[in-house]
Amino acid sequence: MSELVFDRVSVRFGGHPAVDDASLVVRPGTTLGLVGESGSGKSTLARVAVGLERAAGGAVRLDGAALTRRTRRRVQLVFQDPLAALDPRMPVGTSVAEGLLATGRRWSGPERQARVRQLLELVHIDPDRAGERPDRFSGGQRQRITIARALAAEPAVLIADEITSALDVSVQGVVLNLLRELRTDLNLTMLFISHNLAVVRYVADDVAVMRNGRIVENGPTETVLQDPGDPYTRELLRCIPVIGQPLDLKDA
Ligand SMILES: Nc1ncnc2c1ncn2[C@@H]1O[C@H](COP(=O)(O)OP(=O)(O)OP(=O)(O)O)[C@@H](O)[C@H]1O
Repeated sequence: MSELVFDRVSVRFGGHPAVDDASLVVRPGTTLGLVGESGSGKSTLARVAVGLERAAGGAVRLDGAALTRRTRRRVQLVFQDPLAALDPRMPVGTSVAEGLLATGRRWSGPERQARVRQLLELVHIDPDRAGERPDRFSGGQRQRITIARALAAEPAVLIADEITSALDVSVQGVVLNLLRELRTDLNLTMLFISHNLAVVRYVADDVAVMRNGRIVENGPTETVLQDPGDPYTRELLRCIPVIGQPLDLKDA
């Protein structure tokens, strides 16, 4: 199991600090929920980890070593919009197979096919449907297919950026349960980004709260949610149901 560390990361866009001296530890085999309002810098932090954005300062380390071009595939990012992430003309099995390239190994045709079937099964998609295109699947199924593609790269860390936000309430639970299952079965370390504390409470061991590019609160989920130190976290908490009552995921 791997540890992902953000060490005093800063990112600027045209002089404006989008991420400001942010430090976080995603402990091995656990899920860290990163919450905060729109524009607080959550996605930018995630993009730094996978090399889509450059940090002006600080570093991201996997198991103590700075990420390089070679080791970066061990951190995989899944986005909110699976329709944008999947090529509409490509059978979903081919999209998942693309993820295998990141392993750097040579896969024979039959090996590739068998692995794609295995990955689809892992996310509870019928592997006999590998030849179908994305528009034949529901939103939740498509999101699970993008997760399968990310898993094809054999990551140590999965970053999920608002992956349930565009889904119907009934489907959100299926995807969240899948993430919990994968964490246990594959020993994954996860960074789960959401603006919804109810969803984060359901999946995360630890929670960090971001505001204006800074981490303003950080700790075990129940500690942070039961006794938030930051006024902004208290404000966020007002938007989620009382402990002991059923989760209302409709704003997720
Ligand atoms: N490529 C970019 N160029 C300029 N500014 C950017 C760029 N990407 C993000 N920003 C700005 O950086 C800040 C942080 O954005 P970011 O998307 O990381 O926030 P977020 O917390 O993920 O928000 P959301 O929940 O809406 O995705 C915002 O002010 C945003 O407008």
